[in-house]
Amino acid sequence: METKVGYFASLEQYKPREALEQTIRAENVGFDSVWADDHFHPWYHTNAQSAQAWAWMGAALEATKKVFISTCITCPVLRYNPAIVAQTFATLRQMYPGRVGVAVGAGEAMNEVPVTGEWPSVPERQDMTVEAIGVMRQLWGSQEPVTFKGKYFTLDKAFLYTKPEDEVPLYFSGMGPKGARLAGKYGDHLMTVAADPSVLKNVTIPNFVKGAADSGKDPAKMERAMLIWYSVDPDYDRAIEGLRFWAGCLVPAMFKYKVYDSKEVEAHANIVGHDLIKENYMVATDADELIKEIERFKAAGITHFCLGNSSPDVNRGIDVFKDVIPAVKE
Ligand SMILES: C[C@H](OP(=O)(O)OC[C@@H](O)[C@@H](O)[C@@H](O)CN1c2cc(O)ccc2Cc2c1[nH]c(=O)[nH]c2=O)C(=O)N[C@@H](CCC(=O)N[C@@H](CCC(=O)O)C(=O)O)C(=O)O
Ligand SMILES: CCCCCC(=O)CC
Repeated sequence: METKVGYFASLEQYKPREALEQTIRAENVGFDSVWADDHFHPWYHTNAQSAQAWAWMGAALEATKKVFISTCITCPVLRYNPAIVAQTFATLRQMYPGRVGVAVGAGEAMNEVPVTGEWPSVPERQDMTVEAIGVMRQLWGSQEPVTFKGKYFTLDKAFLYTKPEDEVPLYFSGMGPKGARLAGKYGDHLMTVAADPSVLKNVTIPNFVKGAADSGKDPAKMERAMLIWYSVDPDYDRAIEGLRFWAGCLVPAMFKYKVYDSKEVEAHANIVGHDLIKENYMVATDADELIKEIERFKAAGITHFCLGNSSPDVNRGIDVFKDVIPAVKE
């Protein structure tokens, strides 16, 4: 499968118009795809943003010509109703054929708790996500009104009047082994977050492949997409510090406990050391170093990269891909 190189235009880190300018630049540089985080509260507090992803996607699709654009990722089970997620992405894909995707996953406390007060366990949210996908697919696929009474969601003669020519490609996020298996079983493609390449190769991807086999799909035709942040700068230490905004994602407590106040996330992020940032994200002084980093994950089986630009000079972090993209697609 050909390697695809995507740009993660962060709506938590940049103002929506800045993310739009980055998107236009990324398309001109040759990125295959653009991905937007779908958040209510951000992973950092100081100078953070948190624009609504679907509103932004409409503007981004209109401002670009051909690049594929998806969320990364939308949680369709608590603050959003899955029928409305289905309607939104069907609308966008009808307007921009072939260019729209949606990635789904079991959610994060910082997006769901502030506006619903609810935070079920991981297994329950995974179960809800599977049912939500069923709701979305029924609405996308049905030529008749749909009535459905599930454990979590209900449809009563619900019909989507605005549909695309073809179904919206659905990336399913699996970070743990069970999540990856569900991604194979219920998603069109895997979405995951950067981990040790040996974990991706020996745990995440094999579980994804098993899940695809469970539902009779050919895993060779399914992408393995991964979000990873990078920072490029001639000054290596400055490049590392550029990634501070995302250091909270490296603190396991953020996933285990119900943390939803961005100031609290930031307090954890600020005590993460440079070693941990270097080990988990891509830090580079030039294109060659970035190419080497990407190759490590290609060797582990990743086929689609969603690259979050946290470089001190954002435009440098995009333009360097004029050299990186042709090299990693070879
Ligand atoms: C927590 C793991 O669950 P998993 O289903 O694998 O992954 C969850 C993620 O997909 C979501 O949190 C997702 O919403 C995060 N996310 C995101 C994900 C991604 O791949 C790329 C980009 C993004 C950006 C983004 C996200 N979310 C948003 O809302 N918005 C965004 O923009 C996991 O580890 N699962 C394990 C099982 C863990 C488990 O069950 N643990 C037990 C407790 C165990 C203990 O106490 O030690 C429990 O909680 O009961 C698995 O194997 O699946
Ligand atoms: C390990 C981090 C996963 C969550 C990423 C996220 O929500 C930021 C876009």
